[in-house]
Amino acid sequence: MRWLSQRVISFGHALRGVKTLLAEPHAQIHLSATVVVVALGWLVELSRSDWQVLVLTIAIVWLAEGLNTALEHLCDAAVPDHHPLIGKAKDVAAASVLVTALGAVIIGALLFLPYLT
Ligand SMILES: Nc1ncnc2c1ncn2[C@@H]1O[C@H](COP(=O)(O)OP(=O)(O)OP(=O)(O)O)[C@@H](O)[C@H]1O
Repeated sequence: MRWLSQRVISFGHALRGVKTLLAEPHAQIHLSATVVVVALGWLVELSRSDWQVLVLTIAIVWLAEGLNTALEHLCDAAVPDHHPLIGKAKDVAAASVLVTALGAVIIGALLFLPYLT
């Protein structure tokens, strides 16, 4: 029973993390894009395998954004002052979001074009 209540508490921490993440302007852009592509996928009736690719792609972008946000908070707490290595760490984390987002745009085009042409 104690094990189960601990898991429920941990789940609550994760939900608090979702709330913190969604307060970030970039995450709100990802949320809008997620809603749009899921609605479009439903409209064009994506195949099961295309949904699998779409869901995985969306999850990877959210993973990158979540880790980027976590790293930003960690950096700000660990080194409140300006530091070149903190700058590099934040830039690289931001680059990972950019790369996954660009990849998602390409995958989105490859997935949806056959349904729209
Ligand atoms: N403590 C720091 N030391 C050195 N450079 C920093 C520091 N904090 C931020 N920077 C530089 O400023 C850039 C922007 O940092 P910031 O934390 O504002 O992230 P952001 O992605 O632009 O903003 P946000 O995600 O909060 O909307 C970083 O990528 C980094 O180049």
